[in-house]
Amino acid sequence: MSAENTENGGSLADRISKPDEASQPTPTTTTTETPAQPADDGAGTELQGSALQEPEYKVEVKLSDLQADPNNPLFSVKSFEDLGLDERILKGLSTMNFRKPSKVQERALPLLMHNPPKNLVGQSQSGTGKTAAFVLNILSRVDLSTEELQNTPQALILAPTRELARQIVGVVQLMGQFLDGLTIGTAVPADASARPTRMSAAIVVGTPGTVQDMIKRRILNPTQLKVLVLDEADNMLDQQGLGDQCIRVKAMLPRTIQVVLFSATFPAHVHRYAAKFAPEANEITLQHEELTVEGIKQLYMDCNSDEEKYANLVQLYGLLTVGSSIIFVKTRASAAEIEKRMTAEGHTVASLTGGIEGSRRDAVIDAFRNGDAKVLITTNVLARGIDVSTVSLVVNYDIPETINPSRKREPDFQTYLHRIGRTGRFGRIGVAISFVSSREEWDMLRQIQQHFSCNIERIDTSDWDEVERIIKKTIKNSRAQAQFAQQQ
Ligand SMILES: Nc1ncnc2c1ncn2[C@@H]1O[C@H](COP(=O)(O)OP(=O)(O)OP(=O)(O)O)[C@@H](O)[C@H]1O
Repeated sequence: MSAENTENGGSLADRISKPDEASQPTPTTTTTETPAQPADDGAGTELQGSALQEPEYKVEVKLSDLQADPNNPLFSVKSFEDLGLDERILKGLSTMNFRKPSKVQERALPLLMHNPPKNLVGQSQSGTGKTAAFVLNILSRVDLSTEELQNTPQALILAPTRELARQIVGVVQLMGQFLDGLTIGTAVPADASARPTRMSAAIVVGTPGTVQDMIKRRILNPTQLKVLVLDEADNMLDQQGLGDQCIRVKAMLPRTIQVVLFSATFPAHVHRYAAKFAPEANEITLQHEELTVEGIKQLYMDCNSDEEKYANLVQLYGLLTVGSSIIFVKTRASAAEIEKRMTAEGHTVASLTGGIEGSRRDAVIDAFRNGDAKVLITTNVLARGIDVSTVSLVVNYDIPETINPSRKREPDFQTYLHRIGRTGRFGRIGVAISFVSSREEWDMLRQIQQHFSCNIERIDTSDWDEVERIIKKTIKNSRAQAQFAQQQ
């Protein structure tokens, strides 16, 4: 397989998870003068919110800021009101059905909102509400008191893909929907025909290359920026292309900017680097054994060949459509091939990979969010951050792997965790099934299991009725769904 079409995560040299960059930036600016609809952007749908219960997990906080005194009542907040947030932001949260802060929000928000601002490196499991943490900090720091300020970039959020950047824009829109004059700009690669325009928004969310390009062309003024957030920070800093772009962007920003790094994973070597990128940061960290999400049932299936992988996927189709599901494959080519083959056999599936033009990608992810497409075949491009609450099943058609410095294949632990984290979001239950078709893949899965001290159970494919029973039971007996049902 050529490196040309792989989209694995991790260090750049051996893979091409193309950062989402093209030559022309597309800044789009939206205002939220009128309340936004809780739409298809992954945030604030009726089903979510505090109706769901968070799994139990510990959050360790390391403070470099002596002022952030653990005895201070704001060190950890039990309610959004305790933070002294603007009434209009509280109203936004309540419209989104966010009744109380999640564990990471409880810890991170006081540190983030503390004055004078301090940097933060924040880690917590996938689907535990990191986005709201950094968005709330930004909303409470932007000054929208004059028209000029409303049109001047004051906060910048960088994300590795256009899908994630657009999703974050949706969260900002919803959370800030009652803030008069709030303007939000999206800086992601444009389709070839689009003309670059000036970014005049208070909050800018974009991918690093496009933002870098816009600052260089002087169509994004960085001088008034107060907050810089890197979402999926380990991934952004660890990949040569993205990492370089992030560094170049940061070098063009005011020196006093508050730097906020968030991710579910921070492998040791990136953590060291992150500490340099966000000097003297407060830290919220987790051990890797603590990173798996309790609500995700992890299974694997033995497949004797690639053809059997495909046959198993087709067998699973009925289950894939119980909720929504994401099938992760290694290459763009295999995503396209599986889509073509399944479609020809009468199944409804969609695919989204880095090779597709931006507007088409937007249409596919939007269709997936609103349920028009229920089965999405993709590469690692969607492994991180994507928050679609209906995803009940994730399939690792190929085990995520990386090439180590001695050019050997090895499991990509971080990507495994991020991929399976597309389900089981915020206390929901989900199923992750990994297909194993070789001794090497089996060995990699075993290492993943050891690394996270988790249990990945074998599922016997000789009896499909039984397979169906087990998976349906897990999906349907979800604690979250049961709780939701109780509240109806
Ligand atoms: N305090 C809260 N109350 C209710 N729902 C919440 C709260 N915080 C976050 N959520 C919801 O939980 C879901 C997951 O949040 P989010 O996408 O921010 O997770 P994350 O930690 O960034 O995950 P990932 O590591 O996968 O990027 C979202 O649908 C969000 O709307």
